[in-house]
Order: sequence, then structure tokens, then C-alpha cells
Amino acid sequence: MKTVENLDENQLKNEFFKLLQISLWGNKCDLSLSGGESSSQKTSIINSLEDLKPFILVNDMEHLWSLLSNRKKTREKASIVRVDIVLDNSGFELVTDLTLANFLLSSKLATEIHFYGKMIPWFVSDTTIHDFNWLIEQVKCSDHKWVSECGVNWENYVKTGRWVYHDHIFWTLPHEFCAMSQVAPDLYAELQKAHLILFKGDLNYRKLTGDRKWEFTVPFHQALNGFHPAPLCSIRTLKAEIQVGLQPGQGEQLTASEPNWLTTGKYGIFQFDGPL
Ligand SMILES: O=P(O)(O)OC[C@H]1O[C@](O)(CO)[C@@H](O)[C@@H]1O
Repeated sequence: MKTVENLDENQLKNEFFKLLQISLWGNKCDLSLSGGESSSQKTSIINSLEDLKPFILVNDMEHLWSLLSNRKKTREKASIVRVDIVLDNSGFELVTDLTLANFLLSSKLATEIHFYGKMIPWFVSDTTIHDFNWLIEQVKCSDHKWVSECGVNWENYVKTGRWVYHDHIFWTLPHEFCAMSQVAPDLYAELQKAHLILFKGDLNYRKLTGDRKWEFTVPFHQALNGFHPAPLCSIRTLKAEIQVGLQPGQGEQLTASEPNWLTTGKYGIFQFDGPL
């Protein structure tokens, strides 16, 4: 079996894309969508990735790869590459996010990951520090050798500061993100230190775009309304009636064939904004 260190450039890119997609579809598992019913993941997402590809409406994964792989090639040995992840649901989605974070470090596409959770849940399954620590502990205690090894590594990442968890009240205040630099300048300044910020989930997308009824073709950059702390990407399955950055006619076609396409969680996006 090949380890990450032995993968060639193409294989590494493939693995990166797989883990990104797993993290995207992990966002389907959300207690608010299932009315509080448990929505555990019973089949392996890995085997479904090809079948799910047509449901990715905006796919900027190539931008994420260019940004991180170029930085890896050009950076000085001791320099930091920081990826920040604004978390969404705990449970299965958090497992997929931590697995992605683990890969970013082991592939050396990043050297530090900063996570942001919520001080109190906004929706039922939102991640708090308790969920983050609990999950690492559970993974560590697994009776599966490789899984528990992962948990030991994750705990170690936290201890050594390669994984950093941040709390901030802003995430549960009723502000859209374009107000962050005014309302929470300390948090905005923290995000500015990232080379890439990944915003997980639907709620973060609503706040990124100000929860407005934008035309489907409005550019993402415009809908962000001045919120540009660092290059950023929304990784989200669609659960609320808002979507920007589509091709002309794409939204209308979907509405005609599937009236509920915006809210079922069936479709997903990787939507990037920033210089490359
Ligand atoms: O957990 P996520 O992906 O942020 O989803 C939260 C979303 O779920 C919903 O409650 C719909 O189920 C939306 O109103 C909300 O935007």
C-alpha cells in the first residue's frame, strides 16, 4: 500500500480531490435536514464519488489544488502554509473535515490547520469545542489499529499546535460575514493570516452571501460584498434558497426539472473566490 509520501503529483491531486468531495458530501449529514432523526452514514461515500460528480454545480477544486500545490513548490522550507476551516456539523461531517485536515498536513499541502467552531449550536448539530475534543478521543479509543493511530496523531497535532481550534461569539451573532471586519475585527484579522479558508456548509454560505435573493448568475465575488480576508472556498450542499455564480440558464433549467433543487441537499458546490 502506498503512503502519502510515495504518491506522485497526479496521485496526490486525485487523493486531494477525493477528500474534498468526501467533505462536501459529508455536509448532507445534518440533523436539521433529517428533522432530528439520526442520519448516520451507512454506505461508503468513497464508492459513490463518481456517481455524485454530476451533482456538483460549481466545481472550483482545480483552483484549490493550484493554490496549495504552487505554494508547496515555491515555499521556503520552514515557512508556514495555513488552511483555516470554518466548521459546520459535528458527527459524520466533522469526521470528513478532520480527515481532510489530516491529509493536508500529511501531504504537506499545508503546515497548520485552524478550525473555527461555534460557542453554542446555531442549528442542532453544529460543532462546538466539546464535539471536536470528543471526536478525537473516540477515534483514539477505536479498537481498529489504524483508526486509533489517527486519533493519536490528531491529539498530537492539537498538542503541538499544528491543529488550532478557535472559538468566537461572532459565528452565532446575527451578522452576515461582510460585517465581520467592523463587528469582529480580531476574528477578521485572524482569518487574514490564512492562505486559504474553507467554509463548510449551508449556513456559512447564507452568511457569506448575506442571505439575499441574488440572481443565480451574480458572481460569487460580488455577493461576498467586500468580505475577502483571504482566498476562500465554500464547500456546501444546497439546503437554502440561495445560489450565485451559476452559468446563464443553469438555475432556470434546474428549477424547471426539479423544483426543490435548492433545498434538498442533493446538489453541492466548491465555490472559490480570490487571487490564485
Ligand atoms: O448544517 P448546514 O449545512 O449549515 O445547514 C443548515 C441549513 O439547514 C436548514 O435548516 C435546512 O434544513 C437551512 O435552513 C440551513 O441553512
